[in-house]
Amino acid sequence: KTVAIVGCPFRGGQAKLGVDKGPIHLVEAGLPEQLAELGWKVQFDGHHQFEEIPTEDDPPIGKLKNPRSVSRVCQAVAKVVGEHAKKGQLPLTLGGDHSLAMGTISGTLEKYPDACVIWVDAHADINTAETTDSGNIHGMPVSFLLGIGPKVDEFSWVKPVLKPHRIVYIGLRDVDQGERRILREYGIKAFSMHEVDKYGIGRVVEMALDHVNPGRKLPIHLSFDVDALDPTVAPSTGTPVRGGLTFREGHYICEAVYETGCLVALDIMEVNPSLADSESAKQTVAVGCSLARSALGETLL
Ligand SMILES: N[C@@H](CCCCC(O)O)C(=O)O
Ligand SMILES: [Mn+2]
Ligand SMILES: [Mn+2]
Ligand SMILES: [Mn+2]
Repeated sequence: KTVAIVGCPFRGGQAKLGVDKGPIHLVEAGLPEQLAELGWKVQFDGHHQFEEIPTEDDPPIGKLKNPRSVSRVCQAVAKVVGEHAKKGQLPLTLGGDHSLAMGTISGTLEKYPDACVIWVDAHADINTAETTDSGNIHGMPVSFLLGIGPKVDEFSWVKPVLKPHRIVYIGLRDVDQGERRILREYGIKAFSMHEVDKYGIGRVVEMALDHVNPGRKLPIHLSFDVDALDPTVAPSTGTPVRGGLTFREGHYICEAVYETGCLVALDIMEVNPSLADSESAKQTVAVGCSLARSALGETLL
């Protein structure tokens, strides 16, 4: 089986510098070799070069920041991920900020229209053009994929390919008011850190899978934002929130998803190696690599 590494050095979905350096650090930490060690055929075409749209040519649309840049890059990513998926490869997208998931999940759903999404994150990333406060599009990809909220012409290429019952969240602990309304209104299943504490990660993953993939027959797209982990575990990320998943809880999710045999696409997002001292940056990059390995078959015994 081939895993196709898609390096996406992109930071336009948010304001902090450095998250575009995530992919190069993950690859330089040896991720391709580590996956080959696990028995994967690894295809890595090099990091994608997204030419910048200068900010003066990409003024906000309403509250949305860098809209043209985000749209163009996500459209390119959708094409690349879709191509790899159509070749029967498993696309592993390395971010870069989480707005990229508009592209990766569009790509996956083109090949696997009935795929379900497991979204591991401290945040719901489901703000619409109306509900967003920050205007940072990395807080919005899920709303575009569901086709909810006011239409934004720039993003008309994003088809509403995701259905509310086909996404489930694990790790939420920083959800905006508007997002809470949307989750309720659309009946979207979310296991926050409260449920992780209450039931334990094993039960939570089982319930999450039972919700989106009851017969374990549907392909799974796992979109992992490293800020789902506690900041002591993954410190070097743009929107850290205390009270997150332990190292083991994060890895358990990946191991359990791999065990289903349904994984068809994986995103490792929001690693920003320039946000902390080099030790913490290295630690965060190493966690990104180990999460990917766990989701791709690395076991402890
Ligand atoms: N909900 C906040 C924070 C979003 C964090 C994005 C990350 O999860 O990709 C916002 O909309 O700005
Ligand atoms: Mn490629
Ligand atoms: Mn996210
Ligand atoms: Mn997040």
